[in-house]
Amino acid sequence: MTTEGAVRPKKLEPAQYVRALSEIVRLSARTSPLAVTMKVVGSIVAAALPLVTTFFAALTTTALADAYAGTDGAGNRAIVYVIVTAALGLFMVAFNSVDRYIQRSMQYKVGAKVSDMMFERFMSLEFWRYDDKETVDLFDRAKRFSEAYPRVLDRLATIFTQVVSVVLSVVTLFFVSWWIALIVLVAILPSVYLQFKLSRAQIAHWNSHIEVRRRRGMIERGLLQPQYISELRVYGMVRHLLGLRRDLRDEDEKRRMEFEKTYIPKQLLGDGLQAAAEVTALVWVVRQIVLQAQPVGQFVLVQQVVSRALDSANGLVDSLSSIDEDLANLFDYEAFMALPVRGERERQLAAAPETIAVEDVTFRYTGSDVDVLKGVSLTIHRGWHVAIVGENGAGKSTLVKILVGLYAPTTGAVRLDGVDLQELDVNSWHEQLAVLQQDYLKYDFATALENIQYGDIEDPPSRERALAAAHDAEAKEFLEKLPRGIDSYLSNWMEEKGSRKRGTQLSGGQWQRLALARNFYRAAPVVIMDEPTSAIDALAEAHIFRRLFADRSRTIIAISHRLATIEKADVIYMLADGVVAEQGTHAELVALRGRYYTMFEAQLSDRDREQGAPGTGVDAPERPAPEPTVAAGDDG
Ligand SMILES: Nc1ncnc2c1ncn2[C@@H]1O[C@H](COP(=O)(O)OP(=O)(O)OP(=O)(O)O)[C@@H](O)[C@H]1O
Repeated sequence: MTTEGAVRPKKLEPAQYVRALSEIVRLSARTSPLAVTMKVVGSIVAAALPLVTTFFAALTTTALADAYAGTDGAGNRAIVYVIVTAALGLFMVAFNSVDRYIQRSMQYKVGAKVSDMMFERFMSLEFWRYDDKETVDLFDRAKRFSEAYPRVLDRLATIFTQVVSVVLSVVTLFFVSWWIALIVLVAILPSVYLQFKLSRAQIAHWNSHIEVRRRRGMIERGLLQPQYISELRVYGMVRHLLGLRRDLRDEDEKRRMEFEKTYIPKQLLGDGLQAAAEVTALVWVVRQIVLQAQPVGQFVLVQQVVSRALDSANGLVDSLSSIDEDLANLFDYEAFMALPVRGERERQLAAAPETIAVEDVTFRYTGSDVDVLKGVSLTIHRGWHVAIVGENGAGKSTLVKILVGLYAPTTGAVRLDGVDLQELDVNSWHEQLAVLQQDYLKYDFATALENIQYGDIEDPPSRERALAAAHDAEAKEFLEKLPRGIDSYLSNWMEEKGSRKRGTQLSGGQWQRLALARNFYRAAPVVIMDEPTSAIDALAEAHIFRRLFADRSRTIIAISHRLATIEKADVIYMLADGVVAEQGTHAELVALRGRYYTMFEAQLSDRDREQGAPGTGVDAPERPAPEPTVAAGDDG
C-alpha cells in the first residue's frame, strides 16, 4: 500500500507568519504587480464599502424618522439617501464582477509562473537528487504550495480585508463614541486571543494523532487500488480492512469530541464577551436616541458596525488558522527553490566514444555509510557487447547510473575517450545513448506508435522506423492485433479517436517490449539496458537477444539475470558486493568454476544438464575464445 502520509497542518511562529506573508506579497508583486495592486484596492473597497453603505442606511433611517415627525424636506433627503445606497450597492456588485474576472486571470498567471519556475528548477537539479527521498519530499510539499498559491493569495486578500474591516469599524465607532469603540475592542481582543489559542490547540491535537489518520488514509487508498483488489479479496482482507478503518475513524472522532469538550467553557467565555459588548453598545445607543442625544439612524449604524467588527475579527482568526499549512509549505517552496542546480559544462562529446572506461570507481549513496561500489574498473570498446551480471544488490544498476552520468562517482572516474564524464556536458553524452532502465516509462496517455516514437523526439517521427523497432523488440505481432493496430491507445482511460471504444490495457511483458522498441527506435550508437527482458517470455527474449547481439554497429551494455541470454556477450562482468569478482567470456567464466558458474549451473534445467548444455564446460563443444579474454578480477 502507499506510504504517502495524511496532510499535516504545521504550526508557525508569529515572526514566521509575518515573513511568509511579506514573502508571498513580494513573490506575487514580482510575478504580477497588477494582481497585487488590484488585490489591495479590492480588499480596501470590500472592507470600506459596506461601512459606507451602512452609513447611508443610517442617514436614511434618521431622515425617515424626521419625515415621520413632519420635518420639511426630510422625505426628499431619505429618497436621495436610498438612491445613493442603491448606487453604492450596484457599484459593489459591478466592482465584484470585474474584480473576480481580473483576479481569475491573474491567479492563473501567478500560479502558472510559480509552478513553471518550480518545474524548471526541478529539471535543473543534480541527477542524484531525483533519487533522494528528502528532495522528492521537499518537491512534493513545494508543489502543494505552488498549487495552493492562487488560493493563498485569495486568503491573504481576505485577511487584509478583515483587518481593514476591523480597523475601519472600530474607527467609525470611535466617531460615534470613544468608549463604545473601547468596549468593542476590549471584547474583541480576548475573544480573538481565546479563539486563536483554540485553533492552535486543535492543530496540536491534530498533529498528536496524525498516525491514526495516516493509517486510515493508507487503508482507504489501498482499498481503491485496482492492483491490490485480487489479493485483498482472495485473502479476505476487504472486510478486515473496512473494520479496521471504521475503528480508526471512530477512535479519532471520539478523541476529537473529548478534546472539543475541554474547550467549550473557554469558547463560551469568548462568545459571552462579544455578546456583552454588542448588547452594551446597543443599550447605550438606544438610551442616547431616547434622550435625543443621537439621531435615530445611529441605531442602525452602531448595530451594523459592531456586528461587522466582531464578524471580521472572528473571520480573521479562521483565516489565519487555515492558512497555516499553506504558509508552512511556502518555506518548503523557498527551500526547494534554493537547492543548487546542475552546473552547465561546456565541453561536448562530438561522437560516440571509442572507449568507455570505468576507472577505480567507488560509490556511496547520499545519506548512506556503505560503499555500494568498491573500486570497480572496466573498459568497453566501441562495438563491444558487454554483460553485467550478479546477485540482487550487487551494484549493477548503480554502475549503470554512473555510466549514464546520473550519479558522479564518489572516487574514481568514468572516462569517455579519456575525458572525465564529469567535465563533459552530460547532454552531449545522452545524445549518443539509448537507455532502458528497470523502471521504464509507460506513456499511457499516448498511442503505441507515439510510445515508440518518443525514443527520438529530435528527428521527425517515422512510422516505418517505429514498425521496424517494434519488430526487433518482438512487439509488432501483438500491436497489430490491437483494435487500431499501432495507433491504439494503451489505457482504458483513453478513448480511441473517432469512436467510443476505450484503449487497450497491455500486460507487463507487452509494456516492456514496447519500451524496448522505443530504445531500438532511438538508434543510438551506445545502448545500455538494465534487465530489458525481465518480464518477457523466454522465446521472445531469445529472439530479442539474438538480434541484439548480431548487430555489431552498436556498443551494448546489458544487465541480465538470465545468463543464457547473454552467453554471446564479448565480455561478462560478474559483480559481487560492489566489486568485479570475475570477468571474461561465458566459456572462460564457466571454465573458472567460480561464482558465475555456480549461478549459471543453478539456472540450467536438469534436462539441459543431462544433455550437456553448451557452455557448461563439461560436454560443450569448444568455442573459439572471443576477444577480449581477461583473467578474473583484472581490468579490461
Ligand atoms: N537510492 C539509493 N539510496 C541508497 N541505497 C541504494 C539506492 N539504490 C540502491 N541502493 C543500494 O545499493 C545497493 C546496490 O543496488 P543496485 O540497485 O545497484 O543493485 P543491483 O545489483 O542492480 O540489484 P538488482 O539485481 O536487485 O537490480 C543495494 O544494497 C541497495 O540497497
